[in-house]
Amino acid sequence: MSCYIKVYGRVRPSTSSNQQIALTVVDKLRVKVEADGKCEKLYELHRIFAEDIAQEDVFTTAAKKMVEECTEGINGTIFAYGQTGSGKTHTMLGPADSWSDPVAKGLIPRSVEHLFAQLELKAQECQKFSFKVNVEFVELYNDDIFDLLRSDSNKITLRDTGNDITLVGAKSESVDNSLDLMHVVKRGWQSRRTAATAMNRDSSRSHALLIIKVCTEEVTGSLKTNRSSILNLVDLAGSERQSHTKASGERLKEATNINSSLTVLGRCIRLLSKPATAQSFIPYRDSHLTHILKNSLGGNSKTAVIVNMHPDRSFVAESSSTLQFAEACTMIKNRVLRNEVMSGDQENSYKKAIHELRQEIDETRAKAREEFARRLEESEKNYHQLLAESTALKSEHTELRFKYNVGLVRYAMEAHNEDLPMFIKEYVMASGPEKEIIGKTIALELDATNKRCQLLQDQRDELRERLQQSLNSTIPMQTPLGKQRRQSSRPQRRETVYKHSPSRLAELAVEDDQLQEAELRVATLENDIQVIRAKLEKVTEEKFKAEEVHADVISRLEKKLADVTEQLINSEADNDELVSKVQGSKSTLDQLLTIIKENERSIDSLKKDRQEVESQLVEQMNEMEKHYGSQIKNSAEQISDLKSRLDAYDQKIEEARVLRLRLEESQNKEKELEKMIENFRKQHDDDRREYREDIRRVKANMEKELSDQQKSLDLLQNELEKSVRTSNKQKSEASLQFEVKMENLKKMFEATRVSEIEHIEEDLREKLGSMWRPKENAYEKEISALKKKVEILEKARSEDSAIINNQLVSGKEHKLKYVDKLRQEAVEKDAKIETLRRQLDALQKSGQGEGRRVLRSRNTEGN
Ligand SMILES: Nc1ncnc2c1ncn2[C@@H]1O[C@H](COP(=O)(O)OP(=O)(O)OP(=O)(O)O)[C@@H](O)[C@H]1O
Repeated sequence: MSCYIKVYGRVRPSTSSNQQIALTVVDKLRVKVEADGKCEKLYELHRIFAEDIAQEDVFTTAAKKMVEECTEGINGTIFAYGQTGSGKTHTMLGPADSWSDPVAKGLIPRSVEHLFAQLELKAQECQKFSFKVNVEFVELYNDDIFDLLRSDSNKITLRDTGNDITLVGAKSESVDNSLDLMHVVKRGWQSRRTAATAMNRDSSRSHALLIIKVCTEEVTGSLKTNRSSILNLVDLAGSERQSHTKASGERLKEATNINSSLTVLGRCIRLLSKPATAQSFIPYRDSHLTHILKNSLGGNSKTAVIVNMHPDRSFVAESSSTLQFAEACTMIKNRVLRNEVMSGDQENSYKKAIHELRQEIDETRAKAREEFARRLEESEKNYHQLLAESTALKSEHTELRFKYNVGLVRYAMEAHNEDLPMFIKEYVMASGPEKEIIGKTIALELDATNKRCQLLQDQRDELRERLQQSLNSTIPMQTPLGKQRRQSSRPQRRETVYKHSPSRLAELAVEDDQLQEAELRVATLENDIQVIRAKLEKVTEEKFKAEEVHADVISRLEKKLADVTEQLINSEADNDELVSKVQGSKSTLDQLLTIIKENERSIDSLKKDRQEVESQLVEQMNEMEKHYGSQIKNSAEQISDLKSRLDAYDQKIEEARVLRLRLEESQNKEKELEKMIENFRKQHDDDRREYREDIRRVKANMEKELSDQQKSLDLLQNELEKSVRTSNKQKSEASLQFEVKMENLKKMFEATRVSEIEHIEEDLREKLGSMWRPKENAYEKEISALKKKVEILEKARSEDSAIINNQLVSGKEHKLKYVDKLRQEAVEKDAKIETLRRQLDALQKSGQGEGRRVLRSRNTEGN
């Protein structure tokens, strides 16, 4: 698994006023640097911790997961980078003496506590889980490595095995709990080199590296899983330029070294941040710092970098370079592997793992397929639904439009206004201000129609009035009363004309003609009026009807217009809705399309992944088959070989055990024998003492006897010659006897020696033949032989004593001489016994080799 280095920025609280601040936290991801009040630059990291962030939050974001993964066999590294006084130590450890403060303590105490909490939790969850934690603590000072856990200032060397980098000579302390580990850290931290600089009162002059090694063992059924990981927690020395520290002398040398190691670190990071193809050689070995951190930078480790910054304007250059360093770090990819070894029924465990992996792949594939099918189905469903909705809306819209058009046509037909439908049509089609204008035109048109109606009504009324007037003027002639009056007035007038004058009569005749003419005209008029009235009535009726129709049409049209307007509004709304729906559906469709595309892409990538995984799996399987097949074969052979060797070892062990038992037994017996010999020696000494006492007593007795005999010497003087003769005879007999005895003794001694040698030879042969044989038999035999010899010698000595006594009894001077001689012989015999005893002691001590040597010497003696 490859993963990018996580880079977090932390801005410490300012030490100056607001105007002096050049670094502003924009949001959780971005920080802004103002170089000279105008030029601004934004930097984006994985997370920016503002000055008021709690230590707990820093730990949770940057370290918690990594610590947890450490218990799973994944290496982790966290290091704090930044200029002096920017808060690296504050971040890693917390303020001085705050390690047990739940709020102020830094990342190291929190990580240590969390690590053990996790391990103990695992131990509780899994019965067969055990762990081992070891800690090393070193500092890199002037590019030398020193052990912070050892009082002597021995330098440490690095061993690079390619995969691992080990510190040769570093003290590794085993710890059982977080408290112990923190004690170790505390002890080491006190030895770290710090000094006051122009920028920090308590400035770290070295890079401190705390290495926590975690090994776990988990047994599940027949499968044993061993995991190991390393957690590196690094507090780097300040990254500022030398000029800023105002250092000189030793401080300057330190700063130069710090700078050179950090320069190499920067160089490595710059190279690592380039694309893999552009990466040439990474100069890890140019400094101890990068060499130790090799795995953390592009290697097998999850890494987090916390860059610490000072927000003040005076440090803006340092902050900018720190952020550039941070940006480069974000580009680095590490290749993380789980450090895990599975054992037990290895072949089965691999088969099981492969089976599980296959199952996992199948499951993932099935899930992906299901998910894709589900999403596809869903999107298809949505698409069809939207399509149906859109079609329904379209048809509704068409229907409405159709109805509206029908209404417009009807209205146009009924209103005899050819322009109106056009307007309405336009009105319907138009939008915005145009629609308003057309609406106004329609209103004016309607107004004009109303006015025309009004005009028609007015005309009708005028006509009615005129008719009424004309009626009024014609009614007297037409009414029966008028007729009567006219008829009655006619004769009267005629009578009057007849009575009056002929001119009058002529006038009357003219008048009468005129009247007839007028009557004719009236009749015509009446006729006309009748026609007109009928026409009028018809027209009125028609007008009423037309009015009614018109009103009806108008009301209907108004209603329709209202309906249409409403419908229009509705359709507009619907249209809008439809448009929005269409847009929505479009966007949904777009979304769906993008989802589908994404799905397709993810399926493609899944397919690729699957293919990759499958090919990897196949490769792995092939490799495993190749590697493990031969390995398994080899290991099977090795196992059988080992088994046979183990059996042989078992046998040997059994033999050795038996031998050891025998040895123990023989040692016990030896001890017993030694005791016995000691006792024997004591006894012998006692015996010797007794013997000497006896001799002394005998001597005293003899002396007493001698004195007694001296007394009786005179008495015996006569007998002396006789006795001298006798004694001479006895002497010769005694010496003969002594010689015989000595010969016997010698023979016996020789026989004893031969048998002893034989015994020893036999014993040694036995020992040589069977590699081991209880010594006690030989010793017992030796001792019994020696005992016998001692008995013989003692017997001989007692015999000698008896002879001496006899000789003493038999002759004074001669006896005395003889006694002296015998005494001398006895002393010689004692000496011989002593020599033999010494030899015996030497034999006991020297064992087999000595035995051989004694055997040889005796053989040569014998020869
Ligand atoms: N986030 C913070 N909140 C409060 N105080 C801080 C913070 N960061 C740093 N400080 C304070 O600033 C001072 C310097 O911090 P610290 O010693 O951690 O710096 P440093 O980067 O380790 O310096 P050096 O490289 O010289 O060791 C300390 O007194 C520390 O308490």
